[in-house]
Order: sequence, then C-alpha cells, then structure tokens
Amino acid sequence: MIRAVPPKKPAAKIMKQSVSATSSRASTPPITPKKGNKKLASMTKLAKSTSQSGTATPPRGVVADQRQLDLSGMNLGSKEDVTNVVEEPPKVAIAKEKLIEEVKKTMEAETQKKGLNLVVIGHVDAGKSTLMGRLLYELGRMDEKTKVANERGSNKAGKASFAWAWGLDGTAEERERGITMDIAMQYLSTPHRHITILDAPGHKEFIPNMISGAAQADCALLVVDASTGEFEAGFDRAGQTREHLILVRSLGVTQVVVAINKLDQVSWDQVRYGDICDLLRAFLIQSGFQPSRTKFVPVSAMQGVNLLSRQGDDAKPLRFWYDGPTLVDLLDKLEPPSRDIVAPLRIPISNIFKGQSAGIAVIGRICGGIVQVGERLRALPGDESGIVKMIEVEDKSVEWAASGTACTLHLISIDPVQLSIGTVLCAPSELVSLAMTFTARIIVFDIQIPITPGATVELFHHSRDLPATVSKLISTLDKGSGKVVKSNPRVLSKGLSAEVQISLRTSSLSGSVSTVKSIPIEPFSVNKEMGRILLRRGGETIAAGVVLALVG
Ligand SMILES: Nc1nc2c(ncn2[C@@H]2O[C@H](COP(=O)(O)OP(=O)(O)OP(=O)(O)O)[C@@H](O)[C@H]2O)c(=O)[nH]1
Repeated sequence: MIRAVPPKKPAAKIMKQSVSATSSRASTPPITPKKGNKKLASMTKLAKSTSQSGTATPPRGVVADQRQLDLSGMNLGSKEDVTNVVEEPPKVAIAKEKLIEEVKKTMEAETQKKGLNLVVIGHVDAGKSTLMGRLLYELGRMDEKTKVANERGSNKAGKASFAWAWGLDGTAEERERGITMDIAMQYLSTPHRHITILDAPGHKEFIPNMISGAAQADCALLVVDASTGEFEAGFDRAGQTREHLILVRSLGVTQVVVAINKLDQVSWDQVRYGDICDLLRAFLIQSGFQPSRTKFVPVSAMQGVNLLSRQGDDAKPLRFWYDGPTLVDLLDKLEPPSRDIVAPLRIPISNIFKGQSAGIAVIGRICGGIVQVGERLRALPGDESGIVKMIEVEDKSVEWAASGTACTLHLISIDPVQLSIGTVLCAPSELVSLAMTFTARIIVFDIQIPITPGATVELFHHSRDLPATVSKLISTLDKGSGKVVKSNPRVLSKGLSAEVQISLRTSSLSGSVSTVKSIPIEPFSVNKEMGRILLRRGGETIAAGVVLALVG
C-alpha cells in the first residue's frame, strides 16, 4: 500500500479533491532548496549539535533518557510560554470514519505515487553521502547554485572530493571530519515513488544514530566500496557492511538495493563486480533476505554513472558489459509496505525542536493509524496531551498523514518538558501500553561472551536506547518451529533463538541514574513496529527480537 499524504486544503473539500490534487502534487517537479528545507536543516543541525555534545547520542552505557538533555539545548520556554497561545486551536475537520475512507481512496488512486522510507547504509566512506548528493542533483532536488557552492566550499576547505557529500553532511564538524555523524533526511522523487531518504552514518561510533534511521525505514540501500581492499575491510567481521545488513533485517527491512560503488577505481572490472555480488548475495541469504528482494547495481557516485543513465564517456567501460537497470530504475520498483491505517495511532518521537511560532515541533514516523490537524494527542509516558496545530510531510503542510509516513507535527497546549525522544503520541481513547518488564523472543548474534541471566545491556526501541537487564532466560527455542528446546538455560550462546525476560534498569553502566520508569511498547502481535527490539553490549549488537508480552 501507499503512504498517503493529501495536500493542504479546506477540509470540507478533501473527499472530492484529494485524488487529483494529490496526484498533481506527486508529479510536481520538486526542487530547489525551500524554506522548509532550511528548517529541516536547522533541525538536523540541532540533532547533530546535541550529538556533538554527547547528549543526543550518548556514549555507550550512558543513561539514554534524553528528556532533559534534548530540551536543554533548545531554549524552550516554560509551559506557560508554550501553552499561552492567543490564537484558537484548530478543530478536527473530519470524523474518523470518514477520514479512513478518504485515506483509503487516496491510497488506492492509481495516479498516486507510492511513498516509502529508505535508509542508506554501508561501511564508513563507502560513498553513501556522495551517492545521495549526486542523486539529489541528477533528479533535480539540488540546484546548480547549491552544487557550485558545495564545490567551492569543499575545495576551499581542502576537501574537494566531498563536494557531493556536502549536500547531505551539513554540519561544520561533519564537513571538517569528512564523515556523516547523524541521520540526514532528504526527499527524492522517481517516476513512481516518493522516497524519504535517511542517510545513515557508516562510522561504528555512530551506530545508535544509524539504528534510529533504520528503525524508521521500509527498505535499505546498501552502498559498497568496490575498491581493492576497501570492500574487504567493510565486509570483514568488524566491518559495517555486515553489521548494518543484520541490523536492518532485524528491524524488519526485507528489501535491499545494493549499489556497488567506486567501480571507476577498479577500471569497471566486471569480474570484481561479479565477485562482490556473489559474496554479498550469499551473506544476504544467510541473514534472512530473500534473493528476489535483493537487487544489485554497478555505479560510480562520483562520476554519476548508472544512477539515472549510462550516457557519456565515463560510462563507456560499463556499457561494454552491463545493460541492466540503473539505480533509479531499481528505486522506482521498490515495493512500499502495507500501512495499517485503521490501527490505533502510534507516533514514536525521533526528534524534538522548537516550532517556528507557538508550540513545539516533533518528528516521528507514524506506526499505525492516521493523524489529522486539530486532533488532541496524548503523550506517553506522562499525563500530558496537546493539540496538533500543523502537520508537515516533505516540507509541505498537510491536513492529515497516515501510517508509514515520516512527518513533523507542530503541537500546542503541551508542556515540552514532558516530551522526549521515545515518547509515543497516541489518541486519548487508545493509549499505548507502558512497561518496564517484558518477554521477548530473540536471536543471539555472533557474540564471543554468552548472555547470562542478569546480563546488563542497552535496549534499543525505535529512536531510544535505555539501560536494561536480561532478567530471565526462559527457554531456548527451535528456530523453525518456535517450540521450546530447553527451559531455564544457564547461558545463551551465538546463533541461538530464545525466549527471555527483559527489564529496564534505573541506573546505567556508567552509574548515572535513569529517570525512565517504563516505556511505551507493545507486543509484536499487536503492532509490529512497536514490538521490535535490539540489544547491544560494549558497542556490539548482541541480539534482536520481538516483544511477546508485557509483564509490568
Ligand atoms: N573514485 C570515487 N570516489 C568516490 C565515489 N563515491 C564516493 N567517493 C569518495 O569516497 C569518499 C567518502 O565518501 P562519502 O560519501 O563521504 O562516504 P560515506 O559512506 O557517506 O561516509 P560516512 O557516512 O562517513 O560513512 C569521498 O572522498 C568521496 O569523494 C566514487 O564513485 N568514486
């Protein structure tokens, strides 16, 4: 199904006009950096600046409740400042049942471009940001002026080879270090798809940020450096090519496009391309990806070869042996996942920033249901609620947004101090459950030290990570049937499937005290996206799994 996003218009006309209006928006040629992009850029900067100061991306073991930390750098006013809104709060324009019908119609409209969220992953320096920067340009999302400014700026900084990456890596520190540190969000439009790009950092140090991006993704674009020695480094046990693939699969991503990049560095060697594809194909199958849902494409991000076309001299050596799809052809065929629009509304917050006018703005991907302007939302944990003043999707103001959509909500009449990364917004009549202990079915990764009862771990759930304990080892399970193989095992070693109990801890590995008492979480059987978890320890992902039941 589709991510359905209507244009902003008088609510009464929504039902009649949405299909044509939406389709015309869908075919609108995008493009130059807009006002909204500036806002997004500053928001991204905010996330990055907090990450530089060690707050948004806590070093391993640091308490991950970001509530105070996130808000401290934002100069947010008190509740009075935020809630003292003179203007009338907006009203809900359309009844829920009618809205569901409206959304269904829009989603079924054949002319509607299908939307999806794509996380760009791969080993450090594989060329992810360069590829995305070049693609933005080729598809008309980056204008000539910005391109020239990035070329001049990077040249002046002695980093000419990063000119394309500067289109995504926006902060001074990222540009200085020549690496991506936090997720950068951009939008691309192919003939049949609206794609929200989440450019993830490749450096091991920033894996938590990468997980935050992967948790919001439907599909992944894996970028691999084909240069001699570089592919091998990334594919090594300690490399991020493997780790990123395992992580995205664990978080529910089933479709991957693999871009074998920098082929210009190996003279477009067809044998090298084939060897890399063979190795990756075997690893993808081993990691649980279906061969029919993994596609490979040879490219050079730097030269812009085989992104949109294979024209020009640079592409000549590739034309000798390749006549398959381009990268854009493959992106255009990615299958959007089904969206559960009738499910209870769930919006886990992945970022918070001060709104342009009154109120606070939060970013999140809708994991079920529909949200509309004027709706009152409850924020959990806590007892706060607020009103949706505005919804933005792809920098455009819309009346509603449905499950699967990454959106920015501007909230009023809410105390921002009660919000944090990981807070879940939902309808007051259908609250998300809270728990500090739950059981989960996990798969243990390739770990050296087995998991024992009471093992301290970092629990990753959506964009949040928290100190936790594997409080009980309940049973080991048969991977295929799920039947109990052994009850109360003493340890869990690599490759095992097991049922465990996980409890939040009130202190982190570093000894600081967490204020988190319970988190909004749901069994996988209730809401898939709310029920996925990852466990990390010592900077390594040790297990992934799904929530079975909440204990307390
Ligand atoms: N020759 C060649 N160099 C490339 C190509 N793509 C990227 N590079 C270079 O590889 C280096 C790293 O590129 P980035 O785009 O920053 O890599 P990245 O994967 O985004 O890096 P992180 O996000 O920090 O992991 C830069 O110097 C690029 O110019 C390519 O197709 N050919």
